[in-house]
Amino acid sequence: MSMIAAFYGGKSILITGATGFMGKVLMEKLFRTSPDLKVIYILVRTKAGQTTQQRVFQILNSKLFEKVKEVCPNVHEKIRAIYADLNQNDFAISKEDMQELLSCTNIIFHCAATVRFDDPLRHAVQLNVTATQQLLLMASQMPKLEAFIHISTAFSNCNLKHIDEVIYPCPVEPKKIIDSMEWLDDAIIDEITPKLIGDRPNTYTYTKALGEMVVQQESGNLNIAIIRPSIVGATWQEPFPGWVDNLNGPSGLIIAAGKGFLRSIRATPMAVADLIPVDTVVNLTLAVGWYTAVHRPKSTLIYHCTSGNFNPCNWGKMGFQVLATFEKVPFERAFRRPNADFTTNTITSQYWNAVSHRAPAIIYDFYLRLTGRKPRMTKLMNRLLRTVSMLEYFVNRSWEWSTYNTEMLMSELSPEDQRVFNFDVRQLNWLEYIENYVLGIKKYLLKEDMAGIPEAKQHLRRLRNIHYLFNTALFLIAWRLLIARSQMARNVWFFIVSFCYKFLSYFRASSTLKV
Ligand SMILES: CCCCCCCCCCCCCCCCCCCCCCCCCCCC(=O)SCCNC(=O)CCNC(=O)[C@H](O)C(C)(C)COP(=O)(O)OP(=O)(O)OC[C@H]1O[C@@H](n2cnc3c(N)ncnc32)[C@H](O)[C@@H]1OP(=O)(O)O
Ligand SMILES: NC(=O)C1=CN([C@@H]2O[C@H](COP(=O)(O)OP(=O)(O)OC[C@H]3O[C@@H](n4cnc5c(N)ncnc54)[C@H](OP(=O)(O)O)[C@@H]3O)[C@@H](O)[C@H]2O)C=CC1
Repeated sequence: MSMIAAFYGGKSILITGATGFMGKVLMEKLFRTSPDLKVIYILVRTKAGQTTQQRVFQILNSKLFEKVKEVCPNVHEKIRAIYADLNQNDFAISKEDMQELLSCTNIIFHCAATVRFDDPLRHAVQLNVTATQQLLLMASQMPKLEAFIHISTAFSNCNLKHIDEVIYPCPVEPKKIIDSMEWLDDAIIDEITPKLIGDRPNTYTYTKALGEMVVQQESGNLNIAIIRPSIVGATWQEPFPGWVDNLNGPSGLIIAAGKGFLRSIRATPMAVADLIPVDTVVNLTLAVGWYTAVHRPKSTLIYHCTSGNFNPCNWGKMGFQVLATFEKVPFERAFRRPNADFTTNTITSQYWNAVSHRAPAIIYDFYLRLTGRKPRMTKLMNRLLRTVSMLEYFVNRSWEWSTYNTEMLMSELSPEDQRVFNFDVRQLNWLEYIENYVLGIKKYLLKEDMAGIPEAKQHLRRLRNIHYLFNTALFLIAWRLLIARSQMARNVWFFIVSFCYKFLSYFRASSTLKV
C-alpha cells in the first residue's frame, strides 16, 4: 500500500492554478491514487465567457480525466470550485466560501502564477508575489493546515550558474516592491523594471524569486516547502505519455518547427536542455506534500525538480530527435519542410532570420495578395521571432542545480511509493520521451488525426519539389544575369560547355568503337 496515497485519503486539499497545465495533472493524479480524499477545493476565475462550473466540467470531461472516472466515479462531487481572482483583495472569495476554506483545508498546493515572460512588472508582482503573500496569510488562519507547498521555478535564480536549495535574497525587499506598485504609475514602473530585474531576463523569473522571499519571510509557524521545476514538458508516463495542453516552453517551438515556420534558432547544441515531464513534477509535489506534513522539517525545504544532473540531454540531441519524429509523423499542412539550423552566432542567426524566415513570409504574402487574399504570414512570423528571441536566453546557457533534498526524499520513500510517485528521471529514455511529446502535440494540441499522415507526407514531398524547382530557377536567373555582366563568368561558362561537349563526343566515340 502506498503511504503517500493513503496520507491524502480523507484530506481536504486546496489547489490554486488548478486550471493550468500542472494543476490539471496534479488533480488527476490525486483523484486517481487517492480516490477516498475528502474534497479538492480549487480557486477558479471565470474566463472566455465560461463560468467556474463550466470550466471544471470541461476539465473533468477531457481525455486527461478518463482514467479518473473509472477509479473515482463520483469525482464531480469531490471537486469544489470556488470563484476567486488572485488579483483581487481577499481573492474576491465570498465570506461563506472563505469560512469553509479556513476551517477545512489540510493541504495547500499553490500553483497559480503568471508564466508570461513579457508581463508588465505590476501584473507579475500582483500574481507571483502579492497573491502568494495573501495566500500565506489565509494559510496562517487555517487550524487544520498540515502543509503549504509553493511551486516556484528552477529559473528564479537563473542569473546564477550554480543554484543551491536555498532562497537567494533579491536586492530590494518584496514588501517594498509590493508597496511601490501601489503608488507608482505604469510609465515609471516600466522605466525602473530593467533596473529592478537586473541580470535576470524577464519579469517572470524576477517575481518568482520575490515570491520565494515572501514565502520565507511570511512562513511563521507554517509547514512549508518550495518546489522548483525546470522546463515542464508533456507527460512521460501518466496518465498516458505525451499529454500537453499549452504552448509554453518547447511546445510552441516544436509546433512552429513542425509546421515549417521555424527553421533556425540561435541556440547552443551542447547546452543542457533541462526539461522535466509534468507527471514527474506532480509526483515529486505529492511526495513533498506528504513528507512536509508527516515529518515536519524544521526549516523550509527547497526541492529542485530538474533532469540535468540525473540524466542530461542537450538541445542538439533534442532538436535532432524532434526532426526525426517529424519524418515519421509529420504535422499537417506545413508551410515549409521542417529543418533545423542551430547557430550560436548572432550575425548568422540574423542572416537565417532574413533568408529562412522573413523572406519566405514576404513571398507568401505577395502570393496571397496576388490571389486576392489577406496577407498574414509576415505578421505571424514577426510574432514567432519575438517569441523565439524571448526563449533564446534559456537555450544558450546551462545551469547546475543541486538536488540533495530531492535525493533525500527519494530515499525516504518506500519501494511502493517510489513506484507510484516516481520522480526518478534516471529511468527516462529521452528519445522515446521526445517522440511521444511530438506525437502528443500532434494529437492533443493540434488535434490532428493519425489517419492524415499519408496526406501530410505527400504534402511535404510536394513542398520538397517546389523547393528544388524554386532553387533551380533562382540559380539559372542569377547565372544568366552574371553571364550578361561579367567576362570572367562568360569564360567559365564557355569552358564548362566545351568540356561537356568534349566529354559527350568522347563518350559517343568510345561507345561506337565497342559496337
Ligand atoms: C534549441 C533547439 C531548437 C532548434 C530549432 C530549430 C529548428 C527547429 C527544429 C526542431 C527543434 C525543436 C526543439 C525544441 C525547441 C526547444 C526550445 C525550447 C525553449 C524553451 C525555453 C523555455 C524556458 C522556460 C524557462 C522557465 C520555465 C518556467 O518556469 S515557466 C513556463 C515557461 N513560460 C513560457 O514558456 C511562457 C512563454 N510565453 C510568453 O511569455 C508569451 O506567450 C510570449 C511573450 C512568448 C508571446 O506573447 P504574445 O503577447 O505575443 O501573445 P500570446 O497570445 O501569448 O501568443 C502569441 C502567439 O504565439 C504563440 N505562442 C505562445 N507561446 C509560444 C511559444 N512558447 N512558442 C511558440 N509560439 C508560442 C501563441 O499561440 C500565439 O499564436 P497565434 O495565436 O497564432 O498568434
Ligand atoms: N510550465 C513550466 O514550464 C513551468 C512552470 N512552473 C511553475 O508551475 C506553476 C504552474 O505553471 P503552469 O501550470 O505551467 O502554468 P499555467 O499558465 O498553465 O497555469 C497558471 C494557472 O494560474 C491561474 N491563474 C493565473 N492568474 C490567475 C488569477 N488572477 N486568479 C486565479 N487564477 C489565476 C491560471 O488560471 P486561468 O486558467 O484562469 O488562467 C492557471 O490555472 C507556476 O507557479 C509556474 O511558475 C515552474 C517551472 C516551469
